[in-house]
Amino acid sequence: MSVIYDRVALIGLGLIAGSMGLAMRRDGLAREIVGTARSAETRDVAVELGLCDRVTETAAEAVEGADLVVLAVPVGAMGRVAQEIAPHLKRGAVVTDVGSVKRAVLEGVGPHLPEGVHFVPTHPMAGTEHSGPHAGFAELFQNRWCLIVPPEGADETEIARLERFWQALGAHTERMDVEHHDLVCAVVSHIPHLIAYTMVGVADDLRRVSDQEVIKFSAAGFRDFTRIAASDPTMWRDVFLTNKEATLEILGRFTEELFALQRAIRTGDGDQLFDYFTHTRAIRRGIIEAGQDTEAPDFGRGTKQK
Ligand SMILES: NC(=O)c1ccc[n+]([C@@H]2O[C@H](COP(=O)([O-])OP(=O)(O)OC[C@H]3O[C@@H](n4cnc5c(N)ncnc54)[C@H](O)[C@@H]3O)[C@@H](O)[C@H]2O)c1
Ligand SMILES: O=C(O)C(=O)C[C@]1(C(=O)O)C=C[C@@H](O)C=C1
Repeated sequence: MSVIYDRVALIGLGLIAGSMGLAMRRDGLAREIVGTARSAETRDVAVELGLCDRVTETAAEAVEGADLVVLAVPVGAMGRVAQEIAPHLKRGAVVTDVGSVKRAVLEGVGPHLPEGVHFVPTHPMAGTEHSGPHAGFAELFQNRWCLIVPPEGADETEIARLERFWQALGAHTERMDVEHHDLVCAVVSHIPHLIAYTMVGVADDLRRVSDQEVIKFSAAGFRDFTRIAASDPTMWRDVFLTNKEATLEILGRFTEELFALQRAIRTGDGDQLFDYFTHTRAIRRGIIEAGQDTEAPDFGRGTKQK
């Protein structure tokens, strides 16, 4: 593949940025990748693992002369990082982010960026429960979706170039409006994580999780819950703090359904339970028949299994 951006700056060197760096280097998508992270240890590991070509101590230094700047820090830190790098951005540079929430990033980052810099937020729908520089792997985005959320008036040429870049990393891309993005992600990602955190918390409350036998004999469903509930606490705290409206809306609907099922169990309404489960099974089968199950293969790093 050929070079898409001459110099790329990765701000934050964890799972997502690390995976981008490895995939970019594998396929020669950038002439130079500069990385930065707050701790010297992370920066050293990043160079050792080949996530980038060189590192800098500060984000301000990393973005000097960069054609693409990728903000890959927790959503709650994006605004502060944008403020720090703003005076150092090259005119014509593209700034993107990989945050799990988009309204908060648009509002937190956009106002800091100077005239002549293009801002195009993106969100790869790919990840694992692992974080930090060791967690990255080049195949993470293979056959996964990356949502592109351009602000109104964003430069079409630069949006298309960034789409080409994500496609070169292995992803399918789809453009989405910011409100729709945050609602869709609340349904397919944020509330499922909250449910997993809660379920593991409940089991722990009953002193079942720490019992090795229960873990050993637990079916795949609960084991998947414990995997998801091991995800990074800072990242997920920020997701819920910044996607309040959509997550509360979906959580409200979820609890209504849960109460309806609770009532059916209490009153012994087998028909209601049967009909509900039949309906949800049809949804899953419909997804598979439509060929929409783009689940990436498990690369042995704990990606979600069905
Ligand atoms: N993990 C996932 O499954 C996943 C998937 C898609 C998108 N995302 C999003 O990608 C972004 C990065 O997630 P990740 O999984 O790579 O996280 P990570 O924890 O693996 O890496 C985050 C990086 O940001 C740095 N960082 C943390 N707090 C910071 C702060 N206050 N200021 C500056 N740097 C800071 C960390 O040191 C680390 O280098 C997040 O916004 C997250 O919402 C994550
Ligand atoms: O596969 C996982 O472990 C993930 O949690 C990845 C996942 C998801 O919920 O699907 C998590 C957060 C994101 O913003 C995007 C993807």
